[in-house]
Amino acid sequence: MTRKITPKRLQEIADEITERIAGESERGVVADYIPELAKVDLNRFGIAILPVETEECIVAGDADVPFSIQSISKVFALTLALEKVGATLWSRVGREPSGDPFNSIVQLEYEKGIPRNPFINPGAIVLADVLMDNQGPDKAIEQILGLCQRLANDQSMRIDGDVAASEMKTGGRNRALAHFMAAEGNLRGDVEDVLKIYFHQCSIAMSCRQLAMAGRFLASAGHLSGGEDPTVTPERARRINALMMTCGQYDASGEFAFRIGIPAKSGVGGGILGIVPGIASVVAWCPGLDAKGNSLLATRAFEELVRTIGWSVFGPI
Ligand SMILES: NC(=O)CC[C@H](N)C(=O)O
Repeated sequence: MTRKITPKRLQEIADEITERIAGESERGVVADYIPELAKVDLNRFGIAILPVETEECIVAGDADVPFSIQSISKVFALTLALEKVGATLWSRVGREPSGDPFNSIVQLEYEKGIPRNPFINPGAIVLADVLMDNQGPDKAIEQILGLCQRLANDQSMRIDGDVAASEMKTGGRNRALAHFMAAEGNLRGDVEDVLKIYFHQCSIAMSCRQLAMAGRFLASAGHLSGGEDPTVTPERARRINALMMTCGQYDASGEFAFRIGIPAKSGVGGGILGIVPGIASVVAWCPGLDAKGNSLLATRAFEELVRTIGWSVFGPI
């Protein structure tokens, strides 16, 4: 896949997609199990495309409006956890798709408190526990936010305190997952402290433009622009991409690979970060979700984009 395309053409495509999405009447449903997320306007849509070789981000629609990145934060938490403990991480969390919803409890009992992968909720709760070790929750939260700020080269991004409070209050399922893993010996820190990290990382607010920038290291074999030190090795970037491809959309990961064919990570805030290895990072955001908790129209936007340009890791379209 070596399809290069001019910024002008990319802009036209982004504008066309934005216009088409605006005309869609079926827009999915907001994640109302987190009450603060239910307040977001279903008509929002933004897209940002950031080619690896330029500083120029192609944007359309609400690409500069911050939204709750939710589970997309698991990509950054995984990057930090791997940096901290390396391959030993894999004794506490697996690398297989779960085929179950992101907050499912049932599989965790069969598999003795070892989550299938780092992108379902229990997997990310283990990552939070790893990050908390030796430093406590507040430092770990700072570290995750700090990585996002550094990658996006933007110190202005913040955690949305109202979303975090909303998650703390209504996070019964996540509490159940965390306590079960603690009972199985796969959570070492205090459960409420671990969940504090998890809820706060999910509540980081970023715009499509900021998130495309923050995710670009995965499209460029771990390298940052401007000659800074690489964030991760090329091998690690490839492996994070592999996990995004196989597990990034939970029990719709197979369908996403089938329809779109690039590594991607979704969040219940309606965002999707997609990686076109060697070519670009792309973010689309539209708050309404489908039945599996992935943005209905951001997925559609990705489908149109890759179909128009031929960006699939599985071969030309
Ligand atoms: N898929 C998601 O984005 C889920 C994240 C959300 N904070 C939760 O724990 O339920």
